[in-house]
Amino acid sequence: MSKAIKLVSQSKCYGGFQCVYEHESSILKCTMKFGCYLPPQHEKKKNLPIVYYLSGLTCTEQNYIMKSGFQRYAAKHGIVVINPDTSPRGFDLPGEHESYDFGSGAGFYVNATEEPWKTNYRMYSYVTGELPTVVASNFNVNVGKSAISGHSMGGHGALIAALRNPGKYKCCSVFAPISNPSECPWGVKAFTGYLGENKSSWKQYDATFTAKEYDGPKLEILLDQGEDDPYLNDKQLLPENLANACSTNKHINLNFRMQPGYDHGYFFIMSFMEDHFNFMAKHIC
Ligand SMILES: N[C@@H](CCC(=O)N[C@@H](CSC=O)C(=O)NCC(=O)O)C(=O)O
Repeated sequence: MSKAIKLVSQSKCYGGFQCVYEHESSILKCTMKFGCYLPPQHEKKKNLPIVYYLSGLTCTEQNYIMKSGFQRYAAKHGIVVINPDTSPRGFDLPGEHESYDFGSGAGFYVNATEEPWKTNYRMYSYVTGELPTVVASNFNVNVGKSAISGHSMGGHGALIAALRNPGKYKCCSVFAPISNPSECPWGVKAFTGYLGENKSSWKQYDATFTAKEYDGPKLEILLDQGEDDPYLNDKQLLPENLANACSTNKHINLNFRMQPGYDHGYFFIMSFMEDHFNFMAKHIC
């Protein structure tokens, strides 16, 4: 596996640098971009903590960089923040670009087993395996101090990454995550396409199922959900199912906060970003 990365852009931000890098992914078999915020402490300090952030449907690495305002809090706490793209890029598989909730921009953080997706759509292994190795080889980070965060489809990705890899991420912060994908229209469409009709193979990628089985070190999860989120009313998110599963597992502490008046967008995310960085900093700084 090549660990080489190439700088695509760099802008000074809160005393640090908001960068975008690209690299050749051997897992996805394509060139991938990821955002990398290097806080001011990066110049002098080694072993910085890391936050991974996974975005939602239709996003590239740019949405979080441009809309969330996270850099202010990453600079304050001295955290390196890595945010990958949401799917493999550069292909033209049949139907890949036809809908916003499947194919490009909608990799769903699973390893596909179905044709024609299974060769490239392996975002679970990319996010939890290849990307952390690339990051560890290129930046002054302490991989033992990692947290994972995400929004919507990316909240689902963050939850399954944390729940399936006990101890790898010290905590998990999620905004309006797709919490029980096997039971919602977005998840059923994606899992049928990427994983096939056999629902037993879906469970490993469903936070509500994996939360019941988790028995690693105590996992702290902060979940914010807007009460006026249209996708909550459409039953795409189902956070109450995750909350029920976590309530039966003494190895998980879920802080589930309903936020009156907020919807699903980045104004909601930016409103609680400081809380999420304070929460993650407690576990990794
Ligand atoms: N129908 C919409 C759906 C796109 C959308 O709302 N995407 C969200 C994530 S939803 C779950 O993963 C998002 O983060 N959008 C990017 C943004 O900058 O707001 C559409 O395609 O219009």
